[in-house]
Amino acid sequence: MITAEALTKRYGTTTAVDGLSFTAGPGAVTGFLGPNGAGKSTTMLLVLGLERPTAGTVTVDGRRYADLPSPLRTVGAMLDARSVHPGRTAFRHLLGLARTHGIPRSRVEEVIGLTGLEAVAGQRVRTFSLGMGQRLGIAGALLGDPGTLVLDEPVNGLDPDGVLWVRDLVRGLAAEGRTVFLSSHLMHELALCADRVVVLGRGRLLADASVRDLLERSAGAGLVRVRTTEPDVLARSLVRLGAEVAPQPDGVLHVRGIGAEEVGAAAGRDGVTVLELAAETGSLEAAYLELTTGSVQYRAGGAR
Ligand SMILES: Nc1ncnc2c1ncn2[C@@H]1O[C@H](COP(=O)(O)OP(=O)(O)OP(=O)(O)O)[C@@H](O)[C@H]1O
Repeated sequence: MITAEALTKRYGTTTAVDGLSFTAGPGAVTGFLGPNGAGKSTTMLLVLGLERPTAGTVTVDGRRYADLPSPLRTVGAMLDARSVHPGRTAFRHLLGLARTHGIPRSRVEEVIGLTGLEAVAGQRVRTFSLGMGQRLGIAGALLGDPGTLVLDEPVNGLDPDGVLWVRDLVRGLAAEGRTVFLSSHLMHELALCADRVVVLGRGRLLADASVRDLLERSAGAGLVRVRTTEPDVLARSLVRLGAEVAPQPDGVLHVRGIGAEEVGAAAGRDGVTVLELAAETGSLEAAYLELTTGSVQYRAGGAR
């Protein structure tokens, strides 16, 4: 479990992380989301004791990283998959890590199996594709069989198979009761594997919510679209029922304030033929964009 309290990190005049408080709990995948430069990587470095907070605290299972008796067995991390020595084989790399942490060789073989690297374990890392490098990074994170995993952009640059693999893996790790804390700058990536999302913008917490709550909050949520033979008749009935109705140029009515079933029932009472009826669920992408508008540091067209 990761707990950040009023966590702050400044680099000169840049505040990379600004009074951030959140919890990533066991048995769940917590997505850590934010535009480029939002402070995600810095937060992860702080969790892992690789940077010191300017103010506030962050702990794993209640202890600061520096105070963990056996860090690799408590929290495994993949920050930069390319940080492995290119001249080493995958097996040697993992074995070296294991030896310095008192982890047996049998566990190295186990994580190689878990990450599907058997066929390439004897190859030098410089020959690895991006996807194989990511698998190796995750193998390193799993080495100490830790209760908490911190993965920085683990699906970045992966092909669809690789993305699916990471998704299944993190869901499986959470199902085993582990805390999985995983960053991304793409909402749709997280939508499929995260239970909760912590959204960051310019170092500050923008949202800490379940994926479902975010969906309900999004712009499209609660909108019912209906197309009928007689939009004017139905619109009048719906307004009488307390709905907000916005006729569209193509004859479709956008209805808010009542559900699709009530809209259908009203059309039935009016004897109006329904040609199309759909309740929009909203999209995470829309919710995310709403949250991060104003906190995007860089956009196409230059820095803001
Ligand atoms: N060592 C450093 N020295 C100075 N500024 C830094 C340093 N590390 C990060 N920053 C700045 O802190 C801010 C947050 O950066 P960070 O890398 O944590 O963001 P991020 O959300 O991980 O972004 P990305 O998705 O691009 O990796 C940025 O403005 C960045 O330029």
